[in-house]
Amino acid sequence: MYQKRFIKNDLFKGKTVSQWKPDSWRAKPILQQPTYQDQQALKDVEANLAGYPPLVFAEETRQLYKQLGDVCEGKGFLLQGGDCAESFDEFNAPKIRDTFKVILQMAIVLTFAGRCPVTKVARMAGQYAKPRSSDFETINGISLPSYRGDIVNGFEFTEASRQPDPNRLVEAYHKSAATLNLLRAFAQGGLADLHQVNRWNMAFLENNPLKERYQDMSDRIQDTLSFMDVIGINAQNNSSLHETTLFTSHEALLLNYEQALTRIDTLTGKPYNCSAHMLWIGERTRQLDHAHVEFFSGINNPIGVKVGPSMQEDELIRLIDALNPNNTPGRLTLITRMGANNLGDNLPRLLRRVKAEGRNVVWSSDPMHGNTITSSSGYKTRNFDSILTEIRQFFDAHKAEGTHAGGIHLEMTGQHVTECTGGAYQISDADLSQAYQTQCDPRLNADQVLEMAFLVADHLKTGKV
Ligand SMILES: O=C[C@H](O)[C@H](O)COP(=O)(O)O
Ligand SMILES: C=C(OP(=O)(O)O)C(=O)O
Repeated sequence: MYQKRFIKNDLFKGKTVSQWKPDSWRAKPILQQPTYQDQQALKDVEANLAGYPPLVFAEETRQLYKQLGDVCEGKGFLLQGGDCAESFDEFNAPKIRDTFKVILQMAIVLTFAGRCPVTKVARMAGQYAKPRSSDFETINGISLPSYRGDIVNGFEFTEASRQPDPNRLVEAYHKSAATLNLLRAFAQGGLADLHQVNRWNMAFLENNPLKERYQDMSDRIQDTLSFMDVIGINAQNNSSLHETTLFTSHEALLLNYEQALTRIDTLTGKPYNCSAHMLWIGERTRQLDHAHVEFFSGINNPIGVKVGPSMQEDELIRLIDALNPNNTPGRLTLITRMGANNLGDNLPRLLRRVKAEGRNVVWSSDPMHGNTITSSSGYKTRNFDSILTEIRQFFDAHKAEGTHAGGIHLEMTGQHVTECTGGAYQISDADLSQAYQTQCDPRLNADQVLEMAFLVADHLKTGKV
C-alpha cells in the first residue's frame, strides 16, 4: 500500500521512484553512527517510535517550504539558530524560553532593517545528535567513545555513560515533543507580542557598552509600533503583532530515528520526516553515494546541506540535483561554513557556478563551524570578530556575484554563557571558564547574538556590516 502510493507521486527525475523507501539508506555506506551493542533493543525502540505520533504536521512544513521559496527569490531572509546540542540535563522552561526570546529579538531587528519577512527556524526540539572529528576521546591515558549528543550517549567521561543506549532515542523524542509544545505555546500565547520583544531589546541596549551605536534603530522600531498603535493597528485587532511562527530543525544524523519518524502525509500521499519541519545534512555526511543523501532525497521537507571550503563546483551541482531534482525554490538551503580565512577563495566560485547552471537554492551562512579554535586557556572557542568577518564576506560575495544572501545559521543560546570570545563585553580567553557550559561547540551568548543582529541589520540596510 505504502509502495503503491509512493510510486503514484513521481518525485524524482532520473531515478526509479520505487527505488526509494524510508529504509533504502540502509543499503548505502554511512558515517558518524554509534555502534549499539544490543541490536535487538535498537530494533524494538525503532518499532515503538514508528508507532508514536509525529512531532510536526506535514502542512506546517509546506508553509516553511513556501517561505523558503520566497527567500530563494530574494523576498525574505532566513534566521536559523539555537543550541549546538540540546541537553537532557538542561531540559527546562527557562532555557527554552530564553532561546525563543533571543530568536525573536534578532528577528525584529532584521525584519525592520531588511524591510523583508524573516523566516525563523530554531535548532531546537530535536538537535540532539553530533558528528565528531574522532570516534574516541582520551583523557589521562584512558580512551572512551566520544560523546555524540544526548540522543546517543552521556557526556560524563565514564565507560557506562559513553556506551550508546537506544533508549535515549525515546527520551529524545519525548523531550522534543515537550519542547515543541512549549515553543508553540510561546509563539501563539502572547510571549511573541512585538511590543514586548522590542522592550526586551531596549533593556539589552540599556546596559550595553555599544548602546550609542544601536539606539537609533531601536528607537525607530519603538516609534513605528507607537504610530501603528495610534492609527489603530494593535495586538487586539492584528494577530501578526501578537503571534509568530517558529519552525524547528536539526541535523538528521541518526537515520534510525529519522526513518522511524517518517510518515506518509494523508493529504498528499507523500513521505515527510515528521521529527522537525526542516532537516539538514552535515558537512561530514554529505557524500553523494552515502546513506544521508539517499534518505534526504525521498523526504518532502525543506532540507539543508552544509557546504565547507573543500566543496568542488561539479560535486555541488550533482548534490543539488540529487536533493532537488525538480529545481523547486525553497526545497534546498545551502548552508556555507567556510571559515573567515577560506570564504574569499571558495564561496564566489560556487555562487558563480550555481547561478550559471540556473539552480534554485537558498544561500545561508553558518559563520560558526569554520571558525573554531582552541583558546590559550585550553577551551574550544570562536571569536566574535572572526564570526562577523565571515558574515561580512558572505554578504560581499553575494553582492559581487549578483546572488541573494538569504540567511544566517548560528549556534547560540539565550543564556549568559562565556563560550565565544569578543563582542561588546570583550570576553577574553581567561573569561571563558566563568560560564563555559556547552557539551560540544561554543555558542554565542544572548548579548553577542543581539549585537550580531544589529550588525547584520546594518548590512541589510546599507550593504555594509
Ligand atoms: O558541531 C559540529 C561538530 O559536532 C563539532 O564541531 C565536532 O567537534 P569535534 O571536532 O570536537 O569533534
Ligand atoms: C555539526 C554541525 O555542523 P557541520 O556539519 O557544518 O560541521 C552543526 O551545525 O551542528
